[in-house]
Amino acid sequence: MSHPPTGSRRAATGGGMPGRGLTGRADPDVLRAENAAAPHVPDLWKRVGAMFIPYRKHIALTVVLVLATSAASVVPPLLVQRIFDGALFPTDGAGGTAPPHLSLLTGLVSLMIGIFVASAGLSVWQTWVTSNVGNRVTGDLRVTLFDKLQRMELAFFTRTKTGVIQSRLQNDVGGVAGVLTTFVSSIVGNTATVIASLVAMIVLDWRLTLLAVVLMPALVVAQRRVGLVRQRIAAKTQESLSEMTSITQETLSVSGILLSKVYNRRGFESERYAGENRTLIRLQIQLAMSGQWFFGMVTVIMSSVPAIIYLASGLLLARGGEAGGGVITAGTIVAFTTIQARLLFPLMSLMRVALEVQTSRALFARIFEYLDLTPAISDAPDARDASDAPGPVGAIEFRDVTFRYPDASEDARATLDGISFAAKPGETHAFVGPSGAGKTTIVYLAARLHEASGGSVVFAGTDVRELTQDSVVEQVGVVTQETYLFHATIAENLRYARPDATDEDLVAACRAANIHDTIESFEHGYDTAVGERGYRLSGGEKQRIAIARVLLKDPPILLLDEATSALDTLSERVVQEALDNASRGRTTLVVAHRLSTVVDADVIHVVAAGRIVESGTHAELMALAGRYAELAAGQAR
Ligand SMILES: Nc1ncnc2c1ncn2[C@@H]1O[C@H](COP(=O)(O)OP(=O)(O)OP(=O)(O)O)[C@@H](O)[C@H]1O
Repeated sequence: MSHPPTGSRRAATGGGMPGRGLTGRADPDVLRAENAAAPHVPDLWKRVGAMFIPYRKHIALTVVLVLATSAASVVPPLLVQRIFDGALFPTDGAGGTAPPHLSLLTGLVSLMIGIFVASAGLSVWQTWVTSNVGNRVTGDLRVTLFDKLQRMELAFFTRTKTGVIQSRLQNDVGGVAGVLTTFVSSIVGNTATVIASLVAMIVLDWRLTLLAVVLMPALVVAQRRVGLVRQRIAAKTQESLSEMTSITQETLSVSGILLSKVYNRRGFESERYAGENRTLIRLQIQLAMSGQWFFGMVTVIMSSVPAIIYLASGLLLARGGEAGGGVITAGTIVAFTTIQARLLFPLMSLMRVALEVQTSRALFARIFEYLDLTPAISDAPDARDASDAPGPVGAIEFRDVTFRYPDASEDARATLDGISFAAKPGETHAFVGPSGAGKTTIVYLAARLHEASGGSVVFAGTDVRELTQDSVVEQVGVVTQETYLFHATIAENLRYARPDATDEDLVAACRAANIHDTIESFEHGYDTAVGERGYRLSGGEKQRIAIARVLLKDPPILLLDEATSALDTLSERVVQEALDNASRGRTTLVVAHRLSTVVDADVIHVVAAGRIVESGTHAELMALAGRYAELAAGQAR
């Protein structure tokens, strides 16, 4: 799957999950995605390997421990041969059987038990090291992905379902955790045991060894095929898990449950969930079953080998026992079949690990696909700090700015077209006009939350593309249309703007935003938990807390998007006063529907269909008797 610069098509379509849209109709894009295999990521295993580089010392220790444990595991069967042939049933030199050699027997048995104890100790140590490495690598991956997602531009989040993003972090990273934790030790350990066992078998009798391994190449080929099938099922399973997370996240959030309740759609939502759940169950059963026949076949073959060995040994003994090889003794046969039986477990484990690794390719591919997304907005290599820009702090200018949302259709008109204005430090510029005209978009462009498609946004005399994003945002305070509060206390929400703010700072900001008395009237005051997304508070209270939060940040530039829309007339006046005070000495860009709130603005811009059609003071625009006067007349009625 190819990915466009700002994210995959799947991300753009909200995950492209198998399933149905909200209407219950099958989405063709979704169905196409259901049949798609995991995205192709070049050098995937090299990149997975690179994640282990910081832990190379631990890996080296793991390898040593695993090799020691594996080597120790093949010694006991070799001792068995010595016990049988040298201690239990020694020959007397004349071809007869001598009495058991008790001192040798005691020595060998003690050695055997000692090896078991040492192996157990080594194995505990090795588990500790590997689980440390595996979990840390998984943790690093999770944090890197989280950090990457935070760097993505706003538009990425508006076009991708939150649940889909969450699912990559939780289900996909969680899904590879097992492989990352066990694969070094499993591969090294089992490979070492297999090799050691094979060497021991060859030492015992090469002819029997040949017989025992003759079917191995066929098994390896079969295993690869099973792996590919599992990879495809795993990719679909992750897609389905992702859809499940999306449904949960959408439906069981405060807004989602409210919507579902007021439209009486509980049954529909449950069916949507149950439908996806059926898909998931089907895929999980398919995944669990894929390879079972293969492993069944391997078990039959490997379990039959001892019987075949007895048969072959019998045939060789019947032919004189020495043809082309050494003497086959009872001890040799017992030791050989013991080692061969011990070969079964590591060999099966190795095949299972190989299969898991192959399956996990689909998950790694999904993770790397997100890690490889390129944020549409990022710092230029030589980007400067906004505070070092040559122009005055707080100056904002739009020079012939055009903008089109990335997912807007090609033939649609540009969202913004030829926007130009210059706000000097301390000035208030208001944007008014019909809904959907592009006012909010202008304000977001000023903070570089979107990137201009044409023209330039100039910040302190410098094109924002030449400044670091962090330093631009540092100088800007934004109050958005919809207030977002974390599920935390009021004080914690306020301190998000300035973690080191004192209690007095909080009170001062809240007084200025006309919310202090309301907060004080709550039983727990500033320690009141606001509930999920602030649902514990009324719309007006939330908005005033958002204003207090931005006042606490105290930035030179304020961007207000209908900041007073949820307030009653009295509060609006008091908050307006607070905002007027707050915007004194700061550049303020304000989006307003009610013209009464912006009559005092230095410049009012009337925006219509993505263009500024009139600009001037209230008096000038009224005198013009154009669009503004029309809007004013409409609101006066
Ligand atoms: N993320 C987005 N992707 C695509 N189109 C968008 C996106 N956000 C907004 N738009 C579109 O861009 C246009 C301008 O939106 P904007 O929110 O700037 O309008 P507005 O003037 O602030 O409207 P309102 O007064 O109703 O808030 C609208 O037609 C809207 O549908």
